[in-house]
Amino acid sequence: MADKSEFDPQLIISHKFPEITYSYTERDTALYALGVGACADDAVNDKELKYVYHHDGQQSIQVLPTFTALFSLDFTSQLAQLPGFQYDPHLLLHGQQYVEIYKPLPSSGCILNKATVAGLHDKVKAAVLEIEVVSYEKDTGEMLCMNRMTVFLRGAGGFSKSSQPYSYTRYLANRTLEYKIPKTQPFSVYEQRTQPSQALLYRLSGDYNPLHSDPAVAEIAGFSRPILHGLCTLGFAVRAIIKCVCRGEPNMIKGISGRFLLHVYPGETLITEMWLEGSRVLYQVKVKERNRAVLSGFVNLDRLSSSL
Ligand SMILES: CCC/C=C/C(=O)SCCNC(=O)CCNC(=O)[C@H](O)C(C)(C)COP(=O)([O-])OP(=O)([O-])OC[C@H]1O[C@@H](n2cnc3c(N)ncnc32)[C@H](O)[C@@H]1OP(=O)([O-])[O-]
Repeated sequence: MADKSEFDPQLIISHKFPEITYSYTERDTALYALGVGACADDAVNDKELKYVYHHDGQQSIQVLPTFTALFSLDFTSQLAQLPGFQYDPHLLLHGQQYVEIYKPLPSSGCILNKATVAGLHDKVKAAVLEIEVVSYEKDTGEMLCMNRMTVFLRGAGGFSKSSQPYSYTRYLANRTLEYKIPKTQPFSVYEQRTQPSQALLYRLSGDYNPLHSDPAVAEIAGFSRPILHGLCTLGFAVRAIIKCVCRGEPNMIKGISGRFLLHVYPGETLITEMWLEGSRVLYQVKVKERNRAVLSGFVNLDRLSSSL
C-alpha cells in the first residue's frame, strides 16, 4: 500500500516532464503491425501486407494509426520519479487511451514528444493519472498527434486531504468524448484469436513491463498469468474497424478512444463489435472464451466509406 502522507497532488500536477525524442524505422512499424495481429491469419492478405512489406511496388511501409499511441509510453517509465507520487508499480494498469491524429505518420521518423499531467483523480480504491503527450515531427516542428493516456493505480487512492475526493482535469470537459454502446445489432462484427505468444511479440514495440511476460510478476499483480498489453488489444480493435468499416484505408482514422474494462490473456479470442454513428464508429471488444467485455470506445473517421 502506498504511503499517502508523501502523496502531494500539487507537486504532481505542476510537474514538468523532460521532452523525449523517439526515433523509429520501417522495421519498427512492421514489427508493431505483427504485434497487433496484422497478417496473423492470412500472410498474403492484400489489405494488410502493406503494413509489413513493400507490397505491390509501394514506396514505403504503411503505418497503422494506433502506432501513434506508442509515443506516450516512454513517460510511464518516468512515473517512478514523479515528485509527490506514491504507488506500487506492480499494481499499475492501463485505464484509457485517447488519440487525435492530425497527419498520417511517415514510415520512419524522429518525433519530439512533450508531456504534461492532464488529470489526477482520487477514486479511493485507486488513483487515476492522466498524461497528455503532444508529438511533433522533429525536423519540421509539425504537430502530428496527441495522446492522452490514463493510468489506473490500484491501491494509490485515498490521498485527498478534504472530504471531497480530489479531482483535477487540465483539459475542458468535452461532450464529444462521451459515448454509449448501443443495445442494437452491430453494423459489423470481427473475430480474431490472439496468439499465446502475442504479448511476447507486442512487447518488442517498446513496452517491456514484466506484467506481460513474467508469470511471477503477473501473480503479484493479481493475475493467474501474464496479461496482454492494453494497447495491443486496442490495436486489434482498430485494425478490425479499418478492415470492416474503412475498407482497408487506415488514414481515414482521425481519433481513437478506448477504455480498458477487463484484462485479456494472450491466446484469447477478441470479438470486436462495431456500430456507425455519423462519421464515428462505436465499438466494444469481448473475449469469446469468457464472454466478457474487455474494451469499449469510439473511433472518429474523416468521412464514411462511400460504399457503406
Ligand atoms: C500505461 C502503460 C502500461 C500498460 C499497462 C497495461 O497494458 S495493463 C493491461 C491493460 N489494462 C487492463 O487490463 C485493465 C482492465 N480494466 C480493469 O481491470 C478494471 O476496469 C479496472 C481495475 C481498471 C477498474 O475496475 P474497478 O472495478 O476497480 O473500477 P470501478 O468500476 O469500481 O470504478 C472505480 C472508479 O474508477 C473509474 N474507472 C473504472 N475503470 C476505469 C478505467 N479503465 N480507466 C479510468 N477510470 C476507470 C470509474 O469511473 C470509477 O470512478 P467514478 O465513476 O466512481 O468517479
